[in-house]
Amino acid sequence: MTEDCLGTPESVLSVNILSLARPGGGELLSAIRFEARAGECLAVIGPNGSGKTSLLRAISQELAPLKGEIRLLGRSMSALSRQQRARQVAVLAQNDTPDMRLSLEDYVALGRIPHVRDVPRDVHDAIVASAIKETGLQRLRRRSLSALSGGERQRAALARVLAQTPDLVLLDEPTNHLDPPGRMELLSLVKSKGITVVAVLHDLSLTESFADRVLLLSQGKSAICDTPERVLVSEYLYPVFGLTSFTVPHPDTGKALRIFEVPHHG
Ligand SMILES: Nc1ncnc2c1ncn2[C@@H]1O[C@H](COP(=O)(O)OP(=O)(O)OP(=O)(O)O)[C@@H](O)[C@H]1O
Repeated sequence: MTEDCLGTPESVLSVNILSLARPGGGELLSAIRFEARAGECLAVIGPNGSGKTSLLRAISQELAPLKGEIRLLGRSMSALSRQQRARQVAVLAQNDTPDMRLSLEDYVALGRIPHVRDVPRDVHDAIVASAIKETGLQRLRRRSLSALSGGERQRAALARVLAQTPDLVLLDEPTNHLDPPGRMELLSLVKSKGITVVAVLHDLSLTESFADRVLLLSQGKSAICDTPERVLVSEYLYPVFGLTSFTVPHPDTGKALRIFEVPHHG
C-alpha cells in the first residue's frame, strides 16, 4: 500500500500537487502529496526525467501548480512575498551560474541579502564566517570562484545556503562533484543544522544513510513516500528503476547493508 506523508502537526513544508502543467502541453507533475517535518531530511529519488527538479522548482515557486497547494509553516507559499520566501527557503540548484569573479567570501555573503536590513553588519559577517568554517573552506575564502575545484564550488554553494539561515533547504543533487567522503560529510553537515531539507539524490546508498523519509517519483507522480527501509526495496525499486535490493550482514558489525543490483535475465 502506498502511504503518503501528510498529516503531522509539526510540518514545515506541506505539498499537495494535484496537477502542474508542462509548458507546451501535458502534465509535468501530478498526485504528489507529502509533508516535511521540522528538522527532517526528505530525499526525492526517481529515474532521469521523473520530475525531481520540477518538484523542487514547484516548491520554490519557480513553477506554479495548476491545481493544489504548497504551504510553508502553515502559510501558502504563493501568498508569501519574494523577500519572505528568500528569507525562509534556500535553494542549491543544479544550474547555479554565479559570477565566477566573486571571491568565495563574497559569494557566500549573497546568502545574507534577504536579511540585510534586519541585523547589524557584524552579525552578517559572523554568520558568513561560520558557514565558511563549517564547510571547511576557510583557507580558500579570498579565492575567486573561478579558481576553485568543482567540489570546492559545491561546498561554497552549500555555505551560501547555510548563511541564508533558512527554515527549509531545497538541494538538487547536492553531492555532484564531491568525492565519497565529501558526500557523506556534506549531507551530515546539513543534517546536523536541524534545518528541514528536501534533497534530490541519485545515490541510493547515500539516501538510505541520510534520509528520514524518501519520496519515490515515477513519471511525475509519487510512487511511495515512506522510510528508507520501506521504500528502498525491490517491490518499489524494480517497477520504477528496474533494480532489486537485498541486505547482507556487515562482516564485522553484523549491521544490515543494503545492496542494489540490476538483475540479469536469461
Ligand atoms: N520547461 C520544460 N518544458 C517542457 N518539458 C520540461 C520542462 N522542464 C522539464 N521538462 C520535462 O519534464 C520531465 C521532468 O524533468 P525534470 O528535470 O524535473 O526531471 P528529473 O527527475 O529532475 O531528471 P534528471 O534526473 O535527469 O535530472 C522531463 O521529461 C523533462 O524533459
